[in-house]
Amino acid sequence: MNLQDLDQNWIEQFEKPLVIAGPCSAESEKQVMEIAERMDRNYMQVFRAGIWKPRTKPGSFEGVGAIGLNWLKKVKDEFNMPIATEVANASHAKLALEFDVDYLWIGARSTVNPFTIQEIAESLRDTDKVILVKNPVNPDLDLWIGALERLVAQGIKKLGVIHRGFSSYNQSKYRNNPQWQIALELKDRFPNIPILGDPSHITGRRDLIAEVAQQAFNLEYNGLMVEVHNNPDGAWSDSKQQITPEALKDILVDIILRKKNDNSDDFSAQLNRYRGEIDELDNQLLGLLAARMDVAKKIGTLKKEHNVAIFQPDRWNVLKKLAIRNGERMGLSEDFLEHLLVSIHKESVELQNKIMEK
Ligand SMILES: C=C(O[C@@H]1C=C(C(=O)O)C=C[C@H]1O)C(=O)O
Repeated sequence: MNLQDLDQNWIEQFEKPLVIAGPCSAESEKQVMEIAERMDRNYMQVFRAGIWKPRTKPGSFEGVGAIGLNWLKKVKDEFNMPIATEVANASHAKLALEFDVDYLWIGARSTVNPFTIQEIAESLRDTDKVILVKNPVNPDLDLWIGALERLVAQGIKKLGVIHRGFSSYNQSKYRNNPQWQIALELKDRFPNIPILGDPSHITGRRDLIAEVAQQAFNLEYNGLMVEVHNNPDGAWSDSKQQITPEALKDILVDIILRKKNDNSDDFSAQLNRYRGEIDELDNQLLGLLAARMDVAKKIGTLKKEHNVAIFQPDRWNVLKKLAIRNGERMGLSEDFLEHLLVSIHKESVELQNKIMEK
């Protein structure tokens, strides 16, 4: 069995998008039961709670431990609701299986470590539980895929991924930068693997959860994992990103689901017209890029004849600044312009390098 062949029936049983919700951390039996009771089962099908919490610094609340599994089990029995928790090592995984946890997820801090993943995968060998793998903390798609491959190699067939965003040193409005393109590349390569968005961890703040949840569905995600709490401000961990079960329901009621396509003549005709325009513009763009590279090659030849260095930081910085200013005036984003120019410059330098080698 390999990743491409996984059959993903497990998610198709849900008529609506799968929503896994519950507190960041289980705090007491009473808290767990109250949250589960307040969750509308038409919108939130699976109950989650963290039992073992890997925290950035020691000294903060690190989870109630195995005792919390009894509370999850009680939710499962009393509300007839599937349950989910995070496992971060082989003994967590074994305990979760003993308590008949239905969905086990592997956190971002575990996905980064192939040793940890291998150990967890072996302890889950041949399980028919659903295993969900969060993206690694750093934007490394291969680590994410590698974790899935290790699980498949142990005979685990019900797999999914959770996109919780990536750590970044730069401040942004989000706690974890979504870098949607990484999750989309995974979706593109393995369209059969269900993907859930995790707006709680992407945003880190409750006021942005609705917009990120909608973005996930704009990209045709299969569902969400969202943290809900009976008393968000008083939560023992990640309180800023907790919302009440009722607030999550309001968000889910307003979500617009996007379909794969629309077969109406009207839509197809307009789409085809626009796509024709894009094809034409792409041709022009490529022609211009090729012409620009031809000039760079001439500059390379000239530099070679005069023994001048290829990289010219002064020229490059002025050119980049000017182009970003002009591009922004035309409505293009700074981030996009930066990436585009860096990529053009890289190619230009490489072409001149080849000329120097000759
Ligand atoms: C083309 C040149 O060489 C390099 C490539 C540049 C570019 O492609 O615009 C700019 C500066 C140099 O680092 C040049 O010196 O102008």
